[in-house]
Amino acid sequence: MTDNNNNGAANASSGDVQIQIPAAPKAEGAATQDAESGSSEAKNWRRWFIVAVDILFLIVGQTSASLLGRYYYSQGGNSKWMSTFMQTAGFPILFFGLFFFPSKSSSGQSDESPIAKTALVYIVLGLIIAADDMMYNSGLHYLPVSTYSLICASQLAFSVVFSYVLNSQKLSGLIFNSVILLTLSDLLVGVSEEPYDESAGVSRGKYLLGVVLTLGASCTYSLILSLMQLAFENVIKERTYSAVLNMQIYTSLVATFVSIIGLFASGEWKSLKHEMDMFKSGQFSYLMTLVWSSVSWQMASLGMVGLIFEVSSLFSNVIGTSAIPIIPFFGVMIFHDKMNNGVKIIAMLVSVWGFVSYVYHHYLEDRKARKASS
Ligand SMILES: Nc1nc2[nH]cnc2c(=O)[nH]1
Repeated sequence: MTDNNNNGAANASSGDVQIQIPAAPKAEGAATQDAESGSSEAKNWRRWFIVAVDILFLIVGQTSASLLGRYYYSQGGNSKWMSTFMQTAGFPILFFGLFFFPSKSSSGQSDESPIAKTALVYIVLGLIIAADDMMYNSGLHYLPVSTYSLICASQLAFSVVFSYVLNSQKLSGLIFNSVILLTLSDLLVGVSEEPYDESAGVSRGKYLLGVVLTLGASCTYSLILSLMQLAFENVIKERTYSAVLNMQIYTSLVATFVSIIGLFASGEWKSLKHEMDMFKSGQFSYLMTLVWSSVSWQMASLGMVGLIFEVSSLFSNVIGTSAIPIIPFFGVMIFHDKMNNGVKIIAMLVSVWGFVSYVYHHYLEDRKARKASS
């Protein structure tokens, strides 16, 4: 699988799995240099396997996190900063991952990352992630789900622009086809949701604020993905999977710190005890919702960062976006939402079409690169 200039290759050594990406941006098809070695087929399969696991993590994590977030609000949860906190606070569980994928940077090889620059990358990205999470949660707070989903559909368009400008992403007809279909499918999700309930009591000012924040979150999220790809290519020199874990751990650490400051500075922390006591399904359910929501967000983010590392920021966003139409189906089952004349099914089918179009683009690129290297 190749995507633009960030071509990864799985490298199996002494039983563990390492993902390799070239230190500097290379032309399309550079990953196939690996194919020159005898074990290229095995490496290729191994890499496909890791990409598949990342996709699974992103889809399962994103779907469960979204549903748990909705459950939190439906049961009486009301804190925007708590929602923001949950999106990153589960990062300590990723330290277990470092046992399986340890950093190899003490070998004295030339692939050691410059510590100061790497730390700066983690801090800057962590701050932007905190801002994005806050805008993302505020949007959901102020807007009806339908309007929110419609605005979130702009995310992929932002991603095309950022990945073209920052990551020199090559844009093919199939990619445009995929982006248009996935955006259309998200728009269909938006129109299939319940229309705005005037009685919800959100003022016009807050409604407009919600629109601006949601648009800001869509733009910022796409920027984060492209900046991460840029950082992997230019600053983080480590070529093992621990680079993915470290990126996720340290950016989450910074973002969690910011959300704790937000919780205290906004005074929202004072209402948390009351929120827990008044949670409709009980205190234990409240704690479990927070815990599993945090775990789900970590799972989703790990898949998201893994896909950026192994393929590209645009690919990562395409996978995340193509999974959005799955969420309303669970909404029908769990929250007894309406099916709305099959619009949700059409959204799902359009999304699958968009996804297949993108994967087919990769298949063609991969084949072209293999031919060129043989
Ligand atoms: N803006 C935005 N923020 C996120 N944080 C986690 N997922 C998302 C997403 O899809 N969009």
